[in-house]
Amino acid sequence: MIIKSVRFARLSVPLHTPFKTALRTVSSIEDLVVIIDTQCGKRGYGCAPSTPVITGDTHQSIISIINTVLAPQLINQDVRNINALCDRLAAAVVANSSAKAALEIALYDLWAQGLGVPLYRALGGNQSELKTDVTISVDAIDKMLSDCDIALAKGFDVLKIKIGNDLEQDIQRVRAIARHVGNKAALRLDVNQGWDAKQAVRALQAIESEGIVLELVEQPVKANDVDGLEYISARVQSKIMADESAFSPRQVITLLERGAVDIINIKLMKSGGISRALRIADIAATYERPCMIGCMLEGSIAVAAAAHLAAAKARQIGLIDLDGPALGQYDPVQGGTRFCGPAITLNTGPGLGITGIEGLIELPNGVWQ
Ligand SMILES: C[C@H](N)C(=O)N[C@H](CCC(=O)O)C(=O)O
Ligand SMILES: [Mg+2]
Repeated sequence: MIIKSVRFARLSVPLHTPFKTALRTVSSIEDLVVIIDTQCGKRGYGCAPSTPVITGDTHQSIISIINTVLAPQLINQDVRNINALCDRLAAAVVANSSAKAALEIALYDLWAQGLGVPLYRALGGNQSELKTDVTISVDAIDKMLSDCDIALAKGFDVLKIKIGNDLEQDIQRVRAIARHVGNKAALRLDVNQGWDAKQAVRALQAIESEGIVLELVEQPVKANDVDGLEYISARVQSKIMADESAFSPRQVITLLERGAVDIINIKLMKSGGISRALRIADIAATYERPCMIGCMLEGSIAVAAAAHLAAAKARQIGLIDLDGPALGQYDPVQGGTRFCGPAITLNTGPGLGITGIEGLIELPNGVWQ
């Protein structure tokens, strides 16, 4: 299966409600779709969102690095050499994790198509159903409570609460939501780097002293503040999870070696795709630490690939935050993994199982517009 070309398209899906974190606010899913065609007529799909405040990558930077550096590593190469191709991408340029992820997703889609099985099967998995949490954006308390009600009505029983833009208000938000939701849902907090270490300890000790049980607390401090994560973990009962601090296998080793966090959030857009995500899951397993599979605000092509990975590594990746498609008003992708409320049902067709995508806008000039 020889690679003939790499092309781009854009895909937009409006959200039910704006997605707000301590880092950014967006009102639609904006994916750059990467399409790899082979000489034998097979087509692989990948995609990546623009998340400059997290990865440093924009749609245009992803297109540029693929066109100038990464695609030439793949043209005329055989997809069956998937491991070597992923190593070529990793070695060709540092950083640029979203571009590598988009290409790897399309490569793994093609590789599994070549084997004639869904991607999770090709990766050695045996589980076709997953259940995701859903994100509650940081907002005024009343709005967050009504968003919780909507999520519960859709069947979600794990809520990922975004906070991190004001310490005292954050404590009030968590208190109000915990009271409102009661035992109808488990609560995860995602601070998106919004606190410093002392603030985090103060907030979490206050929350814990009220008997509020949190399933986990994600990225309380700045991405590079490993000392801060270690300081917090030593002083609170809640399990601390690294998100923005954990891009590479090397960073994950440092975090776990130092006991700075309990859990690692794996995202394809941080690891640079499936090959390094697999490596991170194995590293965490070596340290006997669990992983979450997460996503950026991205659509169902990349989220499906993450779901296949999680299904293949179900023993290591037990926590699922793959709600991107659920936050969108509709799913334009046909034939692939199905997202229905908290339920994720992996495709039975080969690879990612994609048979069509509604509303794709081709970008023939390599310009994001
Ligand atoms: C969408 C997912 N549940 C989520 O919350 N991801 C964020 C980052 C998303 C973004 O800003 O695109 C996270 O875990 O920090
Ligand atoms: Mg996060």
